[in-house]
Amino acid sequence: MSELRIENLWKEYGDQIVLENVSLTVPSRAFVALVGPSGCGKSTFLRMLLGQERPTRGRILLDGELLPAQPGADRGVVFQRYSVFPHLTVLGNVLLGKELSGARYMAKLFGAARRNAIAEAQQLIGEVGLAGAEDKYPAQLSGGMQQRLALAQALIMKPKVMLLDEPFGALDPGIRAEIHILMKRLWHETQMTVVMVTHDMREAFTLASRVVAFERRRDRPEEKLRYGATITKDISIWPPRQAGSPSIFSPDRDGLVAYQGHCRDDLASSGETQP
Ligand SMILES: Nc1ncnc2c1ncn2[C@@H]1O[C@H](COP(=O)(O)OP(=O)(O)OP(=O)(O)O)[C@@H](O)[C@H]1O
Repeated sequence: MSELRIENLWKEYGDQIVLENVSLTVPSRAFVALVGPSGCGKSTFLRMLLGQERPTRGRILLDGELLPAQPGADRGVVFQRYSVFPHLTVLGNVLLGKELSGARYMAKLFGAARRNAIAEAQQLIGEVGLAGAEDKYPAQLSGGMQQRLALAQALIMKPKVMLLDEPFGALDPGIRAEIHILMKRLWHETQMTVVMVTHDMREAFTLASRVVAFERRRDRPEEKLRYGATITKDISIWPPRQAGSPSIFSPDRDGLVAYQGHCRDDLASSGETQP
């Protein structure tokens, strides 16, 4: 289970009210896309879910418990850029979370623990399509490969909730479509709850089970700082999508991934047809 409950959340920076009375329940295995005009507070909201920022008022519960004040392994995050460490290899980046959590003081695992962590990291690297690139550094990878690496880096900690801040925004359309297929497959396989900020409506409706729009209800320039954004639209995609559940959409509408609740692009690449 990994339900997020946001209750009457406010965020102010000095005199500026950024978010105003936001309430939202994100059920387990949902994929929520947050959309809205630039500067309305989407990233601020995501940073509060991560634990990087504290709400001015209101509270956030994860599975009924108040969210810890610090980011933790239960919440993974991928940003548009700079999610991975440039001085670590692909393998080093994916191993890092395990090393930090398994050997808190030296940040290095030894013996069987290290071998197991490496095997797990290598499997994940394969799953995101980076097999063979284990020893490369991020600067030697394309933008799409770096974002695949960032996903693997976050996933190794098996987060309950994955937070994505425009993770694919800097990618070319072709690469973006490929990584959408990967993202959908990972969502179905891991069955995590996802909250993603995006500017791309098409991306929101392709990936999400629900699209939530933030906006200021009153937007007179002279009052801009006095009113925060809140949820103005909340659209559930129909037929409902849920991680791990097959979609009744035809594969060409909802992507091959959702066909049986897991990846079918192996069929696509082999030239076979769907049964
Ligand atoms: N640490 C901070 N201190 C002061 N103001 C901040 C801080 N972080 C964000 N803000 C302000 O909060 C508002 C919302 O910013 P935020 O980045 O959350 O918006 P956004 O909707 O994600 O924008 P975009 O879509 O352009 O990324 C902005 O006016 C910004 O200047």
